[in-house]
Order: sequence, then structure tokens, then C-alpha cells
Amino acid sequence: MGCSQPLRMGKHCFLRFTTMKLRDRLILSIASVLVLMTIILVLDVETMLTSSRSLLNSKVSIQSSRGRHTFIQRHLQKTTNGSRENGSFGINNKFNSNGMNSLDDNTHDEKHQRKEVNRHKFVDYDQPPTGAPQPQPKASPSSSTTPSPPPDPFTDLLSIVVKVEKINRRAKQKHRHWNPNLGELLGLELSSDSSLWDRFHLQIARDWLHPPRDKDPTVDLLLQHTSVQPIVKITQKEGGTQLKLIIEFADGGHALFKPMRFTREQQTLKNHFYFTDYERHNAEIAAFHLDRLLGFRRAVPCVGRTLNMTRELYALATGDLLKTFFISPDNNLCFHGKCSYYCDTSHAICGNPDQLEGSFAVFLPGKEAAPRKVWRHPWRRSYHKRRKAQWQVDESYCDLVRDVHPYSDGRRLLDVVDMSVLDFLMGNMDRHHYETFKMFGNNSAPIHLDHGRGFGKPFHDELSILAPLYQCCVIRQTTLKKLLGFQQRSDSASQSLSGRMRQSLSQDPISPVLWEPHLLALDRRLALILQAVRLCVEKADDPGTVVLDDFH
Ligand SMILES: Nc1ncnc2c1ncn2[C@@H]1O[C@H](COP(=O)(O)OP(=O)(O)OP(=O)(O)O)[C@@H](O)[C@H]1O
Ligand SMILES: [Mn+2]
Repeated sequence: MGCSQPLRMGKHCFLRFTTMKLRDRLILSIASVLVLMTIILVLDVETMLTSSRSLLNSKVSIQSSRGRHTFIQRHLQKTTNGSRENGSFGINNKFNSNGMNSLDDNTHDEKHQRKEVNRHKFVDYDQPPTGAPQPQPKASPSSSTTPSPPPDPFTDLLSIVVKVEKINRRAKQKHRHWNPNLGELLGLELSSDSSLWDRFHLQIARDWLHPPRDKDPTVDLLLQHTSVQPIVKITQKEGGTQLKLIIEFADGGHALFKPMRFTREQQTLKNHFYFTDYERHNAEIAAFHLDRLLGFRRAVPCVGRTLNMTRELYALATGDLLKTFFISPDNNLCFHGKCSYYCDTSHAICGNPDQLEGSFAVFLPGKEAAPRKVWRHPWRRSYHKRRKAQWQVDESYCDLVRDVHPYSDGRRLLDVVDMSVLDFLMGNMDRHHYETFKMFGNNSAPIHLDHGRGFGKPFHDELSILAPLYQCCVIRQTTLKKLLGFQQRSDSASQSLSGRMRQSLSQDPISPVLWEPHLLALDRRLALILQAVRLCVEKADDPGTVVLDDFH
């Protein structure tokens, strides 16, 4: 019965009325709480996204460069897949799933690794010297268990390469390419009893430091020779930031020695800049193999060798260098030499107890016989902890470079792009200068030297190294063709870029030269380079302005 009649409006009815009001109020309050919570949630997610974005921007130092921005934007929009989870494509993945904002994919891995380091703290006999960064054991193999879709074959780029090749074939037939070597220019001929050193030096040509491997065995023989030749003299190399020795062999040959400091698993310290990063002897060796696989053949041949420090270094050291040798508390023979970075007792290079691994880069011909010219790299970084280089803030920086000799015509801009491809694959940010042989004139290939700071961050892809490529949007047709060849075979364990590198490096005396994650990074970065080229082609009116055949 209702309370509609005023007469019946007694106490009972009033109570029912109050009860109903209370229920309504309760429902109302719950509803408003729900609405409020929804608003808060929406606001929170939005704030998180905004701050993540700005953090992402600062962390990966996204420059105002439109090319790079577009490049990164594209990656952010890509749906992720297994093979990309370790790379910068992984930004998307992390960003979405965890609300995290780092380009560095090692966050997870390093956490995992740090745990591992602690766990193995008392069984790790391979500790670096005191005060040095701690080694990090292998990353979790979880990424390899993620099923990955077949790799993008980039057939669009392949058809452009074929077209460019066809168009230029006739022009190429008319054009006689001049590629003299030092022997020809110096009027010196090789004879059957010429040493391997002379063979290497006199065959250095305008286009490359060494001829193709299948055409001439000199480099392989010389590396093998360098790894066993008796050492008769050592001197510290003047200049440069970190310790290196000039080694003289019994047969009169020379090599530049860079010592091992840390184990293969050691990554660049998170708070170190590229210019304070320790040099890695194995990076020098790996860079030579990578450069050769890419078909550049512009890197100085380099091989690993384990020295007996007592007999092969200490016994030969003299003067100031000798004074830096000592026996560590752990009874290992150590020395530190003199240089501007890391040449003191707390950064000493120590044997185990006197066995020391190092890289041996065969010496180029003397400067008297074949003088070299040193060029400032147009995409040089600032080498200052707070400053940026112009190319990092100027979106049309390439236009400036294109106006300047020797980038305004000839091969050099394409060489700089080749260098950026090589450096991006190995994560080398330390390309401040490069050298050429004066004798070949300005239209000669640059020499790829100094790769000790490559292969430091296997879980991070430093896209800015590709700036010459995505800011100028040009690439040599032969380079692109080579890269596409590796990409087409990227799901083959032996024929992918990582597979070919693994195979090539297995021939070195200090194999395994690289920690496995560095090899896997190569395949991931290869796809990123091709993606950058694709974006350039999409932006261009004519793909023939991006993919260039300069007859090299
Ligand atoms: N194989 C070589 N043959 C002859 N000269 C070499 C060789 N390797 C390096 N050099 C010379 O030594 C210089 C220093 O070598 P490298 O760049 O590897 O050492 P670095 O300590 O990293 O130098 P920097 O700190 O100046 O970058 C090079 O610029 C080059 O001129
Ligand atoms: Mn250097």
C-alpha cells in the first residue's frame, strides 16, 4: 500500500520515505564516486602518456630534425613483433605494456643481469681491475623464445636497386673508372718475394684499403702472420686518449695494439658518454670483419692475439712505459702507460696472471711514403657533456653539407653515409674525424679507423648515428644492394648478417670475438637502416635521387 494519502502519513510511512531517500542517496553517491574515479583514471593515463612522451624525447635525444623525427614516429607507430622487441621498435612495446619510456631495452635485461651478477658474485673469477665497471653476464634468452614473423624482405627497395642498376649500366660502360693503387702511383711493383706488408701497402687503392678477399689472399695471410710474429719492440703511441702501443715485429712490420680491459659481456656504462667510454679491443677486430662483409673494405685489417706480458711486453718496455708496470695485490702483472684517459693505477691493464689479450691493427704505410689528410667529420658530435652539435638541432643541416667541398660533388657524401651505416650497425658514436690518402686526391675512399668504442650497447639502437642517411636521404646503390642481400637471408642462421659475422669472426685467434647479443643486434639494426631508406624513398619524388649509383 502506498503513502499517497495524506491521512495515512504517519510515522511508518515517513520512515519508508526516509529509507527510500537513503537508498537513492547511496546509489547517487556510488554513481558519483564511479564518475570521479573514471575522470581521475583518464587524467592519470593522459599525464603518464605525456610525461612518458617527453621523457622519451629527452632520453633518446630526439633532435628537431624532421627526418629523424619522422623516422622515429614511424617506429613508434609500428606494431611490434618478436624480432623488434629488442630494438628501438621495442619502444612501442614497453611504452604500451609497462608505461615505460626508455629506448634502452636493456632496462629489463640489466635488472635481470644485476641479479645474476649478485648471485655469482663469489664465483666470478674474471673481475676487471679495481674501480672498473663490473661485468654483466648474459642476457635472458627469453627474446629468442618469442616467435617472430618472417622478416620484411623490402622488395620495394630491391626493385629500385634493380632499376637504378639498369639505368646506369650503359653510362657505366662508357665511364672508365680510375682506381689506381699506391704501388702504381709510387712506381713500385710487387715481386714474388715481396713481404706481406709490402703487398698490403702497395695494393691500397683509391676505392679501398684491400682488394676483394676472393681476388687476393694478402689480408688473411697478413692477419695470420701478425698473430704469431715475434715482437721485438714496443712503444707507446703518442696522442690519442687511451693507451695503445706500437708493436714492431721481427720482420720489420708494425701493428697498433689495443689491450683488453674487460670481458666481452661488459657494456658501455649507462652514465658514460661516447667520449668517456672505454675502448674495446674486440670492437676493433669485429669492425674490420663487419666492414669487409659489407663490401666496403675500408677498415684497417685487425686481428686478436694473446700476449705473454712478461716476455712480450714487460721485457721490451723501456723508459716511462716500463715505470708503469707493477704486480697487483692479486699477483697479476699490470701496467697503465701514459695517456689522457684511464692511464693510472686504478685503471691499469692487467694480465691473468701475465696473459693479455689485445687487438693488432696492421699499420698503414708510413706518412712519409703515403701522407694522409685528416678531415673533420661533418656529423661529428660535440664531445661536450652539455652541448649539442649543429646537425642535432638543424633539420636542414644536410643542405649546408651538400654545399661544401668535398661533399658537394663526387663520392664523399655517399662515403659518409656508408660510414654511418657501418657505425650504426656497431653502435659507434665516436666518428669525429676520418682520413684519406693525399695521393689519391679528394675523390678517394675514406679510411675506416678507430672503432674501439663500437659494440658497447647491444640492447640499444642509437638512431642518431644514421643522421647522414636520414638527413640527406641518399645511399650508394651497391651498399643498399648488399644490405638487402643480408636482409633477404635474415632468417637463415648462417647467411644472415649475424650468421656471416659469427662465421667470419670464428677465424680469429681470440674467438668468440663478440658477445652474442651484439651479433643479434646486427640483424635488428639492418632492418632499421632499410626502414630509414624506405622512408626517404617514400618522401622523394624520384627514388633515383635517393639510391645513387656513383660507379663505385
Ligand atoms: N693501423 C694504423 N696504422 C697507422 N696509423 C694508425 C693506425 N690506427 C690508428 N692510427 C693512427 O693513430 C691515431 C689514433 O688511433 P685511434 O684513433 O685508433 O686511437 P684513439 O686513442 O681512439 O684516438 P683518439 O682518441 O684521437 O680518437 C689515428 O687517428 C691514426 O692516425
Ligand atoms: Mn678514438
